Amino acid sequence: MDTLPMLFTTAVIVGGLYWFICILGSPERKGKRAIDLSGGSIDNDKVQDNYNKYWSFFKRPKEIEKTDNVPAFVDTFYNLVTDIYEWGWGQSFHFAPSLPGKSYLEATQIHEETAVDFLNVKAGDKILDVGCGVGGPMRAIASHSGANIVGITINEYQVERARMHNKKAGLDTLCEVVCGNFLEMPFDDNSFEGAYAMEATCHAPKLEDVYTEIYRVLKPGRLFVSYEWVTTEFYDANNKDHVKIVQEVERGNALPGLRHYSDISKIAKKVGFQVVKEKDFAKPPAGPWWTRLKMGRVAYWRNHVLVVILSFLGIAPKGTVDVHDMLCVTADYLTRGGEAKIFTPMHTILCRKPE
Ligand SMILES: C=C(CC[C@@H](C)[C@H]1CC[C@H]2C3=CC[C@H]4[C@H](C)[C@@H](O)CC[C@]4(C)[C@H]3CC[C@]12C)C(C)C
Ligand SMILES: C[S@@+](CC[C@H](N)C(=O)[O-])C[C@H]1O[C@@H](n2cnc3c(N)ncnc32)[C@H](O)[C@@H]1O
Repeated sequence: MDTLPMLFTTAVIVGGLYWFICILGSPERKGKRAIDLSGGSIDNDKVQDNYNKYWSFFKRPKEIEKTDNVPAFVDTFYNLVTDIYEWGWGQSFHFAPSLPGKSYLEATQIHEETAVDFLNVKAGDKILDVGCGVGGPMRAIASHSGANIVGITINEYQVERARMHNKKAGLDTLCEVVCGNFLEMPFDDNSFEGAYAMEATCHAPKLEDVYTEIYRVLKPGRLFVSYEWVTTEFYDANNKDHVKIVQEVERGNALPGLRHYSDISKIAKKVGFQVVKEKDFAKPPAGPWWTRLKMGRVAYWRNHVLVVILSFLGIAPKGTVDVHDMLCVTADYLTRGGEAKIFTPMHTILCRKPE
């Protein structure tokens, strides 16, 4: 081949690859690019083993039920998925009701601000973020309220990411992140003016254990709000399709077992909280939360191709394709759960610790 056509062909291929990887595969919000996908705190050569280990938990359900094993299993899960979440979803690892005329990112921010508005927070108050991820909600809430937010997550890699984002956003004076287990929090009794948990306490093997801890660290008279993942009144434990959907939602999201919506307030009361309000934000007039997952189908295919190429080239760790495939399946079952109305990720409970 002549030099000129060869140079032209090479330029087209390189340009095409650059466009496919860096432009088409760009993150929802600044943060992660496809070429930076990693296994969190896990060494690249151990990602595949850890994925197999994660999956094997579900072959031994008795092991998941052992409370002591759950935080480590959840930690492994977040090492595997955190970069893919940030790349394909953004810095807030939760759902939001879709709102007419608002983008998904705007709706997400509104859902976050709604939570803190429930808490009657004022600037300077110290607020706890239970299971803070990489801190998307914490930053939105700190900017919205002027409160000081302390987030806790079990995953060291998320702590690193959250601190980096806080600094970059100029919010590191208001937002602090601690690595720890929300079942045994390293905080003093009666030390927070408010607390919120966004789609995080669903990872607790026993909800009462995490609610007891939140109750302990909250000041008397103060409020706690949580967005809970639960099955709804339409879930039928004798319906095979329902059971399958719930099982797949649990497997793809590191859940030790979904709870029924009616258990939440009973548990809150049992640990001493007064229940101020309970509401499922997925119910009308709210638009369906799962449309964002459905809209992503073409993007999933593109992401799949991208992940296969990056793994093949040794840029993404071996095992990334399996993790990504697991998430594609999860997205499908979450959508089915939403459409069948048997599952909601936004059953909201607002509680007060009595004076
Ligand atoms: C609260 C939890 C997480 C909720 C959501 C943030 C995530 C649940 C399923 C995830 C995703 C599914 C499909 C992925 C897609 C295949 C990939 O290409 C890009 C990322 C996804 C869209 C990913 C993003 C995050 C979720 C929507 C649980 C864990 C309690
Ligand atoms: C789905 S993410 C939600 C993150 C964040 N609330 C958001 O909306 O972006 C769940 C979070 O709970 C944290 N988590 C789960 N189990 C935990 C535990 N036992 N202790 C501390 N954090 C935990 C995870 O590490 C993760 O950060």
